[in-house]
Amino acid sequence: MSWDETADRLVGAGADGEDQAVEAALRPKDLDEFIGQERVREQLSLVLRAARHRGATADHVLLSGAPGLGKTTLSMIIAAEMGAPIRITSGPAIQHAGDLAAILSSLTEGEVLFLDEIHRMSRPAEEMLYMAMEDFRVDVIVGKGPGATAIPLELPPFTLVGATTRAGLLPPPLRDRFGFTGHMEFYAPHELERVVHRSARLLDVEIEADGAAEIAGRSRGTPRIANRLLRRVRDYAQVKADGVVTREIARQALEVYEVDARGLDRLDRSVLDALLRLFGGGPVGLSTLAVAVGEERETVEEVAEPFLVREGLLARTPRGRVATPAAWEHLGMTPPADRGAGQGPGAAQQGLFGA
Ligand SMILES: Nc1ncnc2c1ncn2[C@@H]1O[C@H](COP(=O)(O)OP(=O)(O)OP(=O)(O)O)[C@@H](O)[C@H]1O
Repeated sequence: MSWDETADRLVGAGADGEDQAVEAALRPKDLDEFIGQERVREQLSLVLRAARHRGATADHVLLSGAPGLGKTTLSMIIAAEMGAPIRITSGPAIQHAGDLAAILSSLTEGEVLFLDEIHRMSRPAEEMLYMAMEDFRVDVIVGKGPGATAIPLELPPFTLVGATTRAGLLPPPLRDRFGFTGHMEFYAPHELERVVHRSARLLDVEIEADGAAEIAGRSRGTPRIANRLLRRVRDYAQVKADGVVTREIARQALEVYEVDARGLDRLDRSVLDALLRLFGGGPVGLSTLAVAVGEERETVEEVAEPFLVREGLLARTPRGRVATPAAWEHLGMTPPADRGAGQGPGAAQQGLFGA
């Protein structure tokens, strides 16, 4: 599977072209509409209310969490709650300090600057951001070599909202300059059911409670995936039935799209299948496993494994990848006898199987 195809996965948490258009329509517009993430929502609400009360610009906010959990949505809500405009950019788009200086110097007072994937900004830009965040000032370097001079430029107070999937990758001096850090968790099934119901209402799709539960259960804790599955199930319901999303229709549709009851897709299952059938449950090296499923090493490691690990279906151990008892059960297979007895290689020795 190429990276382009990877991005097309129905259960991938990245946004594709169609997603972006529909996502804009489905985004909650204020904190009350934003489902789940109670702690982040409550803390953020306090931060914003206090700033409004003081008539000040809100503190800089860092949002961390997996793709598709609502970081962009929250940044837009922050701007809306502060009655401020928002500018959206991303770390990879800012390769030179000059790129950042151009953006910062054009901000208006109180504006929210949303910097997605902030951990992927270049080092010189990052250093410029330190001063901008703390002192609302940047030094613009004019000229080159010994003749170069730094011209200080005052900035209007603004709120930086940084988003990252990997808070641990941020250098401490950058992390420390955020007045508030919110960690976004994966959503519980009942929260995703609410997301599905809300989106169905906005998309004018008739859905039964069981249908929403079925979609929520297969959405990997991620609203973006829930919304995408809902749209595919809606297509199926319209073409194959009377347009109403029932549990049965959701099941049939997601079977067509190869998303199983736990939210695993074809790639996830082929990784598990190879691990169990060809390697007796492991341990097996990542490269060998990737060759066995005909995928790039990175695809297996970065696309399939995080969810399999999170679901407790696969363990990454120093000796290689190992299937857990839940993996055998999920694929309806019985582990070899030595697994259960705790004498064989691999998982038994890793303590993954009970005696
Ligand atoms: N709490 C929520 N309630 C309702 N819908 C949500 C919620 N969080 C996210 N969504 C929906 O999920 C979609 C993806 O959200 P968003 O783009 O904000 O995620 P993200 O974390 O910024 O992802 P990425 O890091 O990939 O950019 C949006 O369409 C939004 O409507």
